[in-house]
Amino acid sequence: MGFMDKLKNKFTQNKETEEVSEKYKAGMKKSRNTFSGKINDLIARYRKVDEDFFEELEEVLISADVGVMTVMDLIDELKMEVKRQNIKDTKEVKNVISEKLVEIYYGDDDEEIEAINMKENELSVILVVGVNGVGKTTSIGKLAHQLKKQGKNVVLAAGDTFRAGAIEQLEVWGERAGVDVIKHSAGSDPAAVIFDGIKAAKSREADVLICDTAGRLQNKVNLMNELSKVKRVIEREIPDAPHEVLLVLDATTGQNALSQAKTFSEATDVTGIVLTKLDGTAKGGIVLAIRHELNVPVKYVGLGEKIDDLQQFDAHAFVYGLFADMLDETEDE
Ligand SMILES: Nc1nc2c(ncn2[C@@H]2O[C@H](COP(=O)(O)OP(=O)(O)OP(=O)(O)O)[C@@H](O)[C@H]2O)c(=O)[nH]1
Repeated sequence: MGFMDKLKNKFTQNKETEEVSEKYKAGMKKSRNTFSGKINDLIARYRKVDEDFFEELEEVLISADVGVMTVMDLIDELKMEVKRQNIKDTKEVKNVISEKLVEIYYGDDDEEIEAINMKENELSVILVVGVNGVGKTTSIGKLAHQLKKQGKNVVLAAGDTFRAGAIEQLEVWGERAGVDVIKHSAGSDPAAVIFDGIKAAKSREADVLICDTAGRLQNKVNLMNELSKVKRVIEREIPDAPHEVLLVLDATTGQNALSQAKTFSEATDVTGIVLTKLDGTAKGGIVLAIRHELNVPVKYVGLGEKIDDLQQFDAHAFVYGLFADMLDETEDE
């Protein structure tokens, strides 16, 4: 059985996996249309797998924002695999491409890297960082909703005291998700808000505290100072916290997201990425570039604006979302 059939089996196994794959399929429609279209076109024009075919494939991948370094590695892997399997016909190459996309995502790591780090029966603290407008507040709301649905008691801390309206916006999401929001007035010290958040979460015996922060990227020194102060406060209260530092990036900003990730990684230890607005771009390959070039796993992806449009990232579901049309060409989309 080819890799694409295996993927299809995996995501049509039961209601739960089907629901996941439907979310990915819907959210990645733009990427899929562009990507599948280009790959199919390539396969129609080149019947034989040769150097020219690989060169054009390279361009298709780069235009999907996969990232130059990642594409180079991917093409090398593909060439080796094609040789090993003695593949001559370009039609057979689809399977190899989809398989290698998953493999290049995981690298040497096991396939559990997307799981969020959570304490059992103890308070877990998640620090959320990222520049303004990337979908930080929205993602915190979605995440709170998701964790609450899993039966967790969630508290939010409105640590973005800098941007006008940020506190109120978080409160709106807190209400939607049905979780409490700890806040101070605008302009106050974010570290003090987070401190109160921890106190409140502890006294309410909460399972998770999600902390919003201000995303001032204009001045890296300020950003570093603020984030390290917030982290110090958290560590003082709970020695092994924060358990996750999630950086929110906007997929529609393409390679700019990569440079933001580099800056934040220098300012703090980012443990995972929340990649928003994947539904709004045709260049979903940015997921692979982030993972491969920064060596930080993508833990969640935003696939729409609604409260349940945040999905735990799953590289198999992602590749399935990219290739779904090619798996079943007769399927009515
Ligand atoms: N289509 C789509 N839109 C999203 C997604 N995530 C967030 N958005 C939208 O992006 C816009 C910005 O989101 P916010 O949450 O306000 O951005 P923010 O990062 O919190 O902004 P700051 O509070 O300034 O940091 C909103 O209109 C959201 O609805 C997503 O996954 N898909």
